Amino acid sequence: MPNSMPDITKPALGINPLVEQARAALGRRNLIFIGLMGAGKSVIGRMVAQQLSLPFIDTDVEIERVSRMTISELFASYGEPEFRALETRVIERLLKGGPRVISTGGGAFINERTRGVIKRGGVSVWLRADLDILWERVNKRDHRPLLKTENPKQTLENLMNQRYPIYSESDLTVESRDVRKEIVANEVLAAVASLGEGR
Ligand SMILES: Nc1ncnc2c1ncn2[C@@H]1O[C@H](COP(=O)(O)OP(=O)(O)O)[C@@H](O)[C@H]1O
Ligand SMILES: O=C(O)C1=C[C@@H](OP(=O)(O)O)[C@@H](O)[C@H](O)C1
Ligand SMILES: [Mg+2]
Repeated sequence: MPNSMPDITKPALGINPLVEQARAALGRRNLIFIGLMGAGKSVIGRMVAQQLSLPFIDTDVEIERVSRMTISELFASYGEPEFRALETRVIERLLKGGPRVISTGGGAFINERTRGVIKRGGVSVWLRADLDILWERVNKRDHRPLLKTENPKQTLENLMNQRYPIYSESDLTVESRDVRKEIVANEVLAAVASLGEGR
């Protein structure tokens, strides 16, 4: 073989075998991130989409685009019920156009109708995190209307107590710990890849 020809029998440096396995296990299905505010749905979702070479959409960004308002403005002007109705419609539409990686807002899976749509629309992955980790991440920013309370850490804890039993209905769970984002993204790939085992 001439020197200039690459040896395709050897994997190139940097190729992650989990990517191929996860892609095969996912097939034509959407991958949907769920979990509480600060879990890393938006950040990790984008990284995983890039690795899987799938389009990425954050539902909050899409809601802001179609409404031409920020999430805070939507809550303030129309209230949470209207926001949830819009969220359901946006997620329903996005799931139909897949396969995609979709990061939802923390309340999406809690809404019964949206939860049904997500369950039917692809593979859901819950990014689970402990209170102190979530708090550390969310308290640096103030764009989350549900946390504009007297004691936002307590609010977050209340939401954890209400929501974790429901998030646990997801297809997959990955712990979003205090480690590099690449590690969490890789664990998501491994979890998706595990769906294909024994097929
Ligand atoms: N290991 C990690 N995994 C996920 N997010 C992390 C991690 N370390 C720091 N962060 C940060 O946490 C913040 C919250 O992430 P974000 O994706 O907005 O969460 P969500 O969409 O679930 O509310 C971001 O600023 C992100 O960079
Ligand atoms: O938990 C919630 O109900 C919400 C989470 C937010 O998204 P993130 O989870 O991406 O912060 C956003 O959708 C809105 O502020 C409501
Ligand atoms: Mg987000």
